[in-house]
Amino acid sequence: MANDKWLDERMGAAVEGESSAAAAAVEAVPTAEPPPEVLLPLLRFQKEWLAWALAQEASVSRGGILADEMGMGKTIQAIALVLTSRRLRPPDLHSDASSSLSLGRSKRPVRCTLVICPVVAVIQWAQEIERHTAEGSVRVLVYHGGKREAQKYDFNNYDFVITTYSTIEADYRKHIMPPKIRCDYCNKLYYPNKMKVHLTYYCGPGAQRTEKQAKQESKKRGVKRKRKVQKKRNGTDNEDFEGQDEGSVSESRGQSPLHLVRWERIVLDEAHFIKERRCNTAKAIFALESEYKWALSGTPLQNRVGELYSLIRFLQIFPFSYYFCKDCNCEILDTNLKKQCDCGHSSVRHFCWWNKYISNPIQYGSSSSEGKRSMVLLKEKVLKGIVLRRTKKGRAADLALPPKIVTLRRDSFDKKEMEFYEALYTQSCTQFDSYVDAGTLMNNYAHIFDLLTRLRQAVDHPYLVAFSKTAELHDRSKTEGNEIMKSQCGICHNLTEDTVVASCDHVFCKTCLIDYSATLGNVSCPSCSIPLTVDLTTRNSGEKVTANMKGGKRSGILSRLRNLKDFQTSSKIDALREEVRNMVERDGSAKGIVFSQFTSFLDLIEFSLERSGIKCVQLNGKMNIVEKGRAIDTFTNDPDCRIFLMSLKAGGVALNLTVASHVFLMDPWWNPAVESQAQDRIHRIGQFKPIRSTRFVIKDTVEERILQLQEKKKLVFEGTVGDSPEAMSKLTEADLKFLFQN
Ligand SMILES: Nc1ncnc2c1ncn2[C@@H]1O[C@H](COP(=O)(O)OP(=O)(O)OP(=O)(O)O)[C@@H](O)[C@H]1O
Repeated sequence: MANDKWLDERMGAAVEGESSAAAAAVEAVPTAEPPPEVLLPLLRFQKEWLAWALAQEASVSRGGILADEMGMGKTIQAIALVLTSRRLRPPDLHSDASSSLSLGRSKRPVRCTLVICPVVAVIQWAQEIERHTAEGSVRVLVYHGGKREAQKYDFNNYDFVITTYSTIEADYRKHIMPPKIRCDYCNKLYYPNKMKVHLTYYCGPGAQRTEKQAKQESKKRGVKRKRKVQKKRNGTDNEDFEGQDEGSVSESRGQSPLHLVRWERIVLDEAHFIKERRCNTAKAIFALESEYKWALSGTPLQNRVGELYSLIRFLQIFPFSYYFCKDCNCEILDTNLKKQCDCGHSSVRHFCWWNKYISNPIQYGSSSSEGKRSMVLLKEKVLKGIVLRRTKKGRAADLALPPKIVTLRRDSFDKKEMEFYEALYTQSCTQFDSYVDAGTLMNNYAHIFDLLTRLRQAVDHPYLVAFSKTAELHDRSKTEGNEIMKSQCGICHNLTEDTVVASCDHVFCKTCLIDYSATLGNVSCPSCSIPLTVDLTTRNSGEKVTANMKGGKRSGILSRLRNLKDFQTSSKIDALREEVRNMVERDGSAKGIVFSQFTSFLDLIEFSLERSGIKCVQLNGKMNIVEKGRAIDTFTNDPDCRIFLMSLKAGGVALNLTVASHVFLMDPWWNPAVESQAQDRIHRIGQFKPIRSTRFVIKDTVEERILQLQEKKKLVFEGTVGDSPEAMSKLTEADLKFLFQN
């Protein structure tokens, strides 16, 4: 019975509205004590984690997902696990275990935990270790920056190696993926294995073929491949299959120091960063090896259930992340069947457990009950054994956090704004209808997304549309080449943050692109509609171009306004100013964080607030790790600095900003988890003031529809990772299909 309660707790049953009876049940949950070198006294639920995590590491799962709500101390819990395990498992035991588990792989085992986190969290991880562990008891290496490889570190000399998602991805790209080559005919970049297909069918002399011929060719290739499989089965041909995936070459080409060793443990902080399983960051992380694996995230599911697969795949949980052969007993982990499965049966004879039992029934099931059955399977069978989630409400007694008041502030446009918005809306509707009439709606998702972005910007401030860079850049690019265009994200229309370049040469913020494709599924480029392939190799040039845009932050949109004296605010800015005034009136020392998805809007807000004598500091994705640290420092330590203007993408996760007690969310995002992450930068352990979070929307605009979509996504989260089975029943079949699209 006690065990059942423990399981319930692990799945977050003791969450929303935990009764005193349930609280009593918590007493039965086992706890473990951290070693003396952890100086911070752990709270009860943190000790429960420790007991659970040690048991998980000793089980077949060898890890799991810690999905506690934001701000409950996942970092210190992970640190406590590492240090406890260091005490419990002497080095020789570890090396025995690693050799028995290394499955014949040749990677050198290292007794060290690799922590992978967003750039903004690196300093915080290092500080948490420094502050809360005995001096000199823990050895930490921050593996980041241009000279990292030249240092030739021996990771065995450290307890923690802290690095970032972008470092892992960059190392993987540099060392493991083959370099792209340029097509002589169209001048575009392709991976070598894709180039052959490109030249055969779409470019150069080969492009003369008709579609029919191309199909016949492809059929023949199928026959050839079958013959190869047969030969391989007979042992007469040892060649690899054609068209192998880039990831598959890792074993032979890998020189990335992080990929060359077998870690004792990998901890993914803000693990939802790999929610898009096909992105290079996810691939780079899947290519790492370790004994134990942990994913930390307060929001492991953001848009759709399919995103959980990335975490399951990272954890390598059997059988959920495996492929099975219909004709024999083989089972393989990687999706790259062509290279790795040597059972001889064709790749189409293999099926992925996740797709068969979870993803496909939800997406293509003939009835909603089929989809719901899969949801139950997901919750009860897949997640129950590997996820531990506690909420602030459920653990209120342990945490003793001050209250959090969330308000949705609905304002109206003034007459001028309304006219501007309506004109844009009518124009957008005409375009939308033309897609419907032509029957090309589904092919124009990208353009529709673009139209929606414009509308959302118009709601914030008409300047964002009227003085957007698009028109200006278009003119300038005629004379200056396409370089300038490269600095504007094709999705959010701001200067790019963490630039990525698509094969069609359009550029985007990396996070915009991931969210965009996660929201819409497999998509075409928002700027030109050709199928979207992202070329991360050209990121550096993107960065350079961004840097060349003189004074990107301040001179951005403000530099395009002819006369700053004529600057006009907007209803949203006015509403914010009123809220900031109220904040200061209530508490003379209060500070607030303002989040927006549009950095140009942050510029307008900054100008407007500073004009009223309110000192602000800004953090956005164009800043490097030092600049970000400096901005956080100013906000934390300068009592006059009242407002932190933060790009939702760059500052919405991982930061501890309990010095502030107010959050202002200027524009709703499609995904409610992103907003929760942002709000919880201040509602966390260490906060002593009551928290106020204000979400701004303008009535009768697209923002109200976004709120409706958010409600649906919240239900999906509650029905899976959270604990609200009835949440699922509120969604229609159409909702499910839309939300769960892979
Ligand atoms: N037992 C404790 N006693 C005092 N402070 C604690 C304790 N545990 C954690 N904290 C503090 O709580 C704050 C929030 O912790 P942390 O950043 O690890 O939260 P988190 O769950 O990782 O949040 P997020 O998901 O937003 O990254 C930190 O300042 C940390 O030092």
